[in-house]
Amino acid sequence: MIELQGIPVSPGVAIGPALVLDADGYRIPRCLIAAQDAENEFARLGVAVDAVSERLETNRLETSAVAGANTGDIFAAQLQMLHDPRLHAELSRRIQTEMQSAAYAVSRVLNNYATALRKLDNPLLADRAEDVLDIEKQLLLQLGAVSRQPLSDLTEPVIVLSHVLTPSETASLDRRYVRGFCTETGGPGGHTAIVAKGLELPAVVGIGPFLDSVGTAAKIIVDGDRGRVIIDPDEPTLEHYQQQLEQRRSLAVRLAELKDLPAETADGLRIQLSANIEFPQEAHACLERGADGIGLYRTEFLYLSSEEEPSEEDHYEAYSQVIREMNGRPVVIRTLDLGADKMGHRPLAEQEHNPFLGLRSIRLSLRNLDLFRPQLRAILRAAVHGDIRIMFPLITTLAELRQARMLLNVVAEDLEESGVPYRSDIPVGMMVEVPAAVIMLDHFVREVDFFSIGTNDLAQYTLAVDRSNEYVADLYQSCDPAVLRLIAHSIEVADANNTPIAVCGEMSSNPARAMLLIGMGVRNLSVPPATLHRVKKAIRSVTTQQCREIAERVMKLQTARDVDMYLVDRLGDLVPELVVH
Ligand SMILES: C=C(OP(=O)(O)O)C(=O)O
Repeated sequence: MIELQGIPVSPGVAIGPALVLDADGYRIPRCLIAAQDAENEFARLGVAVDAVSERLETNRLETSAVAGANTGDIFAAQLQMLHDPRLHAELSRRIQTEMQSAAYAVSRVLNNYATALRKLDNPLLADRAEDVLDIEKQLLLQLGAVSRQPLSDLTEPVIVLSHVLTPSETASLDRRYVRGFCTETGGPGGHTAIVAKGLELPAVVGIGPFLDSVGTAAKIIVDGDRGRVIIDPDEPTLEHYQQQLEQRRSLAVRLAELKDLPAETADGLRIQLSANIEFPQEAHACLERGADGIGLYRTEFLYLSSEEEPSEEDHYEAYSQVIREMNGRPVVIRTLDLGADKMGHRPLAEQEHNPFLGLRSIRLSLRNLDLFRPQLRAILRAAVHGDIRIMFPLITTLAELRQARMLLNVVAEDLEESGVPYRSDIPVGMMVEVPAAVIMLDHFVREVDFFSIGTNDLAQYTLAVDRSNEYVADLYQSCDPAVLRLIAHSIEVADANNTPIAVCGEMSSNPARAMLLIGMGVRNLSVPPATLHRVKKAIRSVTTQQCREIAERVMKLQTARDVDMYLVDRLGDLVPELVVH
């Protein structure tokens, strides 16, 4: 039995056989070879190395002739890596001693090299990591790894283990068979984590290199609450987790009984409890679980789930589906929040050194009107079917908000002129997720109809911590007092101006933090559908006064750790049923 610790990002427990993926999201045959085949296998690798070497040499010569020796040197460096004696020694050891197939050995060794280079905190060496992965791909191709099978042909339950999973790869996991996943990389606030929660897949990320310790046919336990991953558990551990699964099932059944009851505190304060969705198909589950509306529809996932750029009609169909499903309940559509973290290898994803500070979200939309305009048209058109509100993400300056609003007006005029049915009076709001916007909120408040606090990005930008980076995961805390002060200030400004303010970041999906937010004055929470019942249970178990006392106490604490410890204690006192043991 091997026990690993990572970052818990999506709650729940899953048990099943391992399925190890390579970097491309394909099934990598972790096949062990027979001892008598080891020599042949090693020889096969030699042939592959020669072929790749020849290709690199040709690239070097041709590129040097066209673009100069400096550019050609890129390939010279790759050649050097390919012929590195340490690389050969390691591959030989794996194939000839550990009896790994050449493809598997190549994939593991080169992925480990790339990870080590990325860790060195040196941009030049981090770029080298891409070269290493390039060599890996070329070798795998030569080794016939094209026969790797895509994930779509699963026929039995599995736990996916991978170096990395992008949000779109996560979204395409087959829910019928994938029970949970664990990755070597990834941080607590990444969008992969958000998609995992949306799909209700227990997940642990940022474990560090561990794929090598997974044997063929290993049994895996994923504990998405504690960030624990257990490889080949012993009997008592397996039994303990099987009991946990049972307890969770019965708690879920009990909580589901709250579905038709209002999200109301014990003293009768009604909280608007909505759901966050990424895909139109999720709307049905939100309704089934008694959501008061959709508080955040992350429309960028329309881009991530298809190879094609969505057309205006694609947008329109998706929004109309959600609106019809929600049957009169409010739906907040957030315009594209695309960024390098979400786009993966799509063409729009320019290489940026600091993607989280770069051309993303509303900035990207305002610079790509061919991308933005069809979305705005589709939202205005779909609005005739129900209660839609539009929300702009990552607003940092008033100029951006004004530009976005102006474009919305222009699009409305176009629709009017061409006689297309649309609604012009839809409320316009903005995400509050950049400290600059919080500081200027007294000005923003005059120009929007509502706010929604994105605690995920607000924590990232306040604390200068990349939310998807496992190396600084301990610093990424939405309950850091600095973040809490910004939230408190936002609520104060919104209340003083009678402007509705919601919280749609992950913070609100934690029952104890939801109690804190209510105590701070929030009356509108939006959470992943899977957490609706738990949050409603917390709301119905406490009084407004108890929430206020929690907030008063928390606002005096100095560290995120103190806040978390206090909140866990209070949850234990007030709603013990929700404490995970
Ligand atoms: C809800 C948020 O947006 P996202 O997680 O999609 O960036 C947030 O930042 O809190």
